[in-house]
Amino acid sequence: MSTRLSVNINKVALIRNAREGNLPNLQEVARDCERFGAEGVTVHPRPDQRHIRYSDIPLLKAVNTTEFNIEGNPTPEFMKLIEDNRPHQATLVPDSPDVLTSDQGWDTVKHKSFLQDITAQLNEWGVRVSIFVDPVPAFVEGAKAVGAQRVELYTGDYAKIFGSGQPARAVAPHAEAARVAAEVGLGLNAGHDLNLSNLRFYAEQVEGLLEVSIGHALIADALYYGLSNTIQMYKRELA
Ligand SMILES: CC(=O)[C@@H](O)[C@H](O)COP(=O)(O)O
Ligand SMILES: NCC(=O)COP(=O)(O)O
Repeated sequence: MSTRLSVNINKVALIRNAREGNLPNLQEVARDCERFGAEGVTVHPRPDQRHIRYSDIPLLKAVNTTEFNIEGNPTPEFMKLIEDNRPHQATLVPDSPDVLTSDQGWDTVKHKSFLQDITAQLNEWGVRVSIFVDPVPAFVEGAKAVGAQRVELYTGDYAKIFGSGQPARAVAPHAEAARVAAEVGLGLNAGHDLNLSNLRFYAEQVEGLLEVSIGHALIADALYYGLSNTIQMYKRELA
């Protein structure tokens, strides 16, 4: 089973927002990411709409031919966005509005009742639910308990520890969390700060990885290698 690459286009939207107008055209970039081999498009509309705007979502949905994954904290505004646009997957992330970037996953034990209600509503709308968690077995089990179909393991700490030259220590908790996910029957996604240096090792060591969503490093790499070439480079790391 190969791991799907979902390209997160937040940073393309950040460049677009730096000026009036529509350059780069987000719809075109999303369509081209798929044409270049992406097996999904991911966006994370934040409340301040610093990059992805709520108005982008229906336009991106209209051109999506692979999988559309919308990430975010399940606020009423987020839930309305999901109800109106019905992406394939909603990834629930516990970010506060002012956070620079996502930096932790859910405590699915402490927030069981809330996540249970949100998950049930999303499933009722036909949307697969993935819950963003740190690689902690209890939080993986908690995601199953709230009725989610998948977990997305937060790989920020993995990237930091890998980058400090300790790959085995970096990946160990993720390999264990993946085993727990398989045991309880949860699908497994992963993301945050994955890049061309740390991706292959992660995918080789973490069993049953269905999807990685990658944005920041991939878009930065595309400045040097071009978007088409870069997407192919990332897919080769997953082959
Ligand atoms: C949830 C996660 O780790 C990322 O998907 C997040 O979308 C990154 O958000 P920024 O692009 O705003 O840093
Ligand atoms: N869920 C992770 C994601 O979509 C992209 O994270 P990053 O590669 O921008 O750090």
